[in-house]
Amino acid sequence: MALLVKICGVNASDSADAAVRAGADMVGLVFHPKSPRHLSFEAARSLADHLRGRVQLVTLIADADDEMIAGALAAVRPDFLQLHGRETPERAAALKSRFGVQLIKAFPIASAADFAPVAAFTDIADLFLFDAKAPEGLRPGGHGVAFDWQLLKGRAFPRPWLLAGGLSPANVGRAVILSGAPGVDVSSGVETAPGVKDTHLIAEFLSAARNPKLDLEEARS
Ligand SMILES: O=C(O)c1ccccc1NCC(=O)[C@H](O)[C@H](O)COP(=O)(O)O
Repeated sequence: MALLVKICGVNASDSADAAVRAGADMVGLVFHPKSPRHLSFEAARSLADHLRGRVQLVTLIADADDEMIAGALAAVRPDFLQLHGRETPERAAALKSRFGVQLIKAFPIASAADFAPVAAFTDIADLFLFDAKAPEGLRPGGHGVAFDWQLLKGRAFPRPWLLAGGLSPANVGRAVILSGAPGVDVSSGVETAPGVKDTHLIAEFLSAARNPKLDLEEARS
């Protein structure tokens, strides 16, 4: 099966079009006031209408209240709601039941122990996303920080999953091979400045992700 690719934090129609042209499966729209990728409901509605039917849409929130979530869902009418904060299984289940939307649950990973909470989301989340832990005190994602991909090697999960955190056109091929990921997610690795996506980097990322290579020395070891 082709590698799933999600381009996250899209906030302009040129990068949205570049993601579709390059063959991305999903585009994420971020609702987090502290993020350089945060969208107003109005801007999100217009971007989502521009993209609808061309790619799967993801509304991303982190520990948001119901009012914010309802507004973000009404604006985007997404295929998935991504929970990128400290949402418990109970909170996730309540959101799924109230809003009737498929869920992506993000898990911050720094060591093998960080996979422990995943099992409790088996019947609630439709997709898992494994991201690096954010630097202390900062928003929970989009920092360009990677974790040790080898932590994923050989693990089986009851849901499809995406690898995230510090991916870029330069390292995504290696990350896919070392982690065995069925899908990848990127934000700052296809930007020239925080919140500024680059259409060429998006195309390069898709190409590198779908044609993964190791360098010669690594392939021999
Ligand atoms: O992107 C943000 O600004 C953001 C803000 C608040 C919560 C989550 C956020 N991003 C989550 C993502 O899905 C990113 O794509 C993921 O963390 C990877 O980011 P990066 O390392 O920059 O590729």
